Amino acid sequence: MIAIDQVSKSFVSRVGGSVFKRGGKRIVHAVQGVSLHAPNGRITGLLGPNGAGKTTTLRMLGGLFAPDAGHIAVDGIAVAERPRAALARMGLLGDAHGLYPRLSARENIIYFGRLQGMEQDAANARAVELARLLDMGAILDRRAEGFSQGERMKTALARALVHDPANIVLDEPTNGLDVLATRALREALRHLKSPAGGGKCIVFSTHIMQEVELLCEHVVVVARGRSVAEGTVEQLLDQAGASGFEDAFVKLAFADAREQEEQVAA
Ligand SMILES: Nc1ncnc2c1ncn2[C@@H]1O[C@H](COP(=O)(O)OP(=O)(O)OP(=O)(O)O)[C@@H](O)[C@H]1O
Repeated sequence: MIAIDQVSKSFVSRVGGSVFKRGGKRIVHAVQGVSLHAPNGRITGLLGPNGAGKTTTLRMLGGLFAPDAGHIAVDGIAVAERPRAALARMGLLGDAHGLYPRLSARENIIYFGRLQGMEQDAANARAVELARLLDMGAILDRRAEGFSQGERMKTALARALVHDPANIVLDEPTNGLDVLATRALREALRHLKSPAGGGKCIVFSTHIMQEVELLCEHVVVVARGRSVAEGTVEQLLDQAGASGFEDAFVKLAFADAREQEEQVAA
């Protein structure tokens, strides 16, 4: 179970300047009040346009940096206070897959398992089990060097799942995947959240509405660093008064921007 409560994060970003002259500084409010509650046995979508703050939120969830405000807990463990314990309960698939190119897929998976404190045999058995689930038998003993995008994603996902975490967090996992690889990933995630797959808590971030419609039972819409709406796809359609999800998403995610434009025009 993952609980993100009213987190915010700003960055200091350099603007302007040149080789000879230092530029100024600007504060970027990347996240300014995102909340998300993801129970076990459910796929929860974090849906937002480019730059909405999804990756920043998930990086805080993964303990990469602390939020300026707000609170994040994984199975009741506060990430800020006990990051290692919280991380041990999570499998994170970030935007950079960072595999070791000289290691085979199996070795990449086992290495990660060892880092999580697993015995060699247990990690190997798990690598074999995950290779079956993710249909990666043909690449298990190939070096990661030269892997296609889909092969890299599968290996990185298997690596994230090696210690059988109760919580799975995926940041835009279908980026660069073809239709078959995307379908295979969807199937694997549906299995993992089912009782037979362990009833995992899955958080899935994307800017693609169709993915959310096909996969997520609950969706949190983020825009300009804030959670602006949440519910099932049907509830979001109702809330936006729209008949299609694309219209609903545009209405919900860009409502403030439209109001501001209307105020400026008036
Ligand atoms: N380290 C940083 N320094 C300065 N600004 C940052 C930093 N990280 C993120 N931002 C800014 O914060 C905002 C949110 O970025 P973030 O990557 O979280 O969005 P996102 O929803 O994941 O977008 P996308 O779908 O395009 O990946 C953006 O405006 C981004 O430029």
